[in-house]
Amino acid sequence: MSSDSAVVVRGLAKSYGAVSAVRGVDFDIAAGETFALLGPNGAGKSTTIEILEGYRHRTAGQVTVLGVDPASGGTAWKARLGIVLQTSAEAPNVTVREQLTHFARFYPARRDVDEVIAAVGLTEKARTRVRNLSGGQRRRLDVALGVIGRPEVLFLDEPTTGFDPEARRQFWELIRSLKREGTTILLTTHYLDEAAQLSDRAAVIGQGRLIAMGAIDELGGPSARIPIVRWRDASGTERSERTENPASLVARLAAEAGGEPVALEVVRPNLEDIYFDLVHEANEAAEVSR
Ligand SMILES: Nc1ncnc2c1ncn2[C@@H]1O[C@H](COP(=O)(O)OP(=O)(O)OP(=O)(O)O)[C@@H](O)[C@H]1O
Repeated sequence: MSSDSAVVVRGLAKSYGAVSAVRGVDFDIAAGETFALLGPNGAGKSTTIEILEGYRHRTAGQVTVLGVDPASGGTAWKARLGIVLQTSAEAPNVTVREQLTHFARFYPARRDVDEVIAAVGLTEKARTRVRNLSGGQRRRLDVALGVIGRPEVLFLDEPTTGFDPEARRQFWELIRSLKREGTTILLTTHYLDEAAQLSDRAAVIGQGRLIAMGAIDELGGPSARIPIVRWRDASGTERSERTENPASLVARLAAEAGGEPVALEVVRPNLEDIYFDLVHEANEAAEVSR
């Protein structure tokens, strides 16, 4: 186990009765790294993250967060973590500022409450009772509560669900500033553009198993990134070819067509395309082995 890893996960497994939610997962997150855990609904992401937070007990495997086993982490360890769970547990009758001021007291290295309120775009709602916030505004408060203690490790479980596009961009800026301060971040999200924007590395998990892991611009390997050229041939049939040298292929097609090929497109697979390929391949492999 590397000593500069903030999070170490080895052979992690979790069953809920007959349901095997996590089936032997291994990964490390280096200090200061942003790591995205991606996967379809029910893949085991929240289960994994909640075990790391100390909210769930594992069935098997070894886990450390900041060198501590979450199953036995005490108050001092918890004060070094920031947690944004999928479900929020705010007090409905207090105001945004009251709630943050209350929670800030638990943390020795707390941030300034008004700065955090501004960073999540809730300044105009600082005196509003939590029950009167919209869904997206509550989610922003969840994020504010997660960062108020200046955590060394921040867990974000689908943090931007319900955010409007501007709030999501604002959240990205907040995360980038936390990264610059050296915060280690574990993020789950179904927004693959968000994962691509924020993460250094990502793991794709499906049916409780790791399908792929790597740097965000290397996930799936080089073959997953080969550009696709699409066009219609002389008979009007849709054609496509994957090639490392799209310019040469386009030049050849143009020469053959005696001009611009019909419906020509050069597509470079993005993270979402690569993710779909990985998940479909894993599903097919699982079907075959059944
Ligand atoms: N408390 C529980 N009791 C029984 N089964 C559970 C429990 N929590 C989760 N599961 C099951 O474990 C599996 C993994 O769930 P988990 O919530 O970890 O998935 P996820 O990847 O976070 O999904 P999502 O993207 O929908 O949040 C699912 O099949 C789910 O039904």
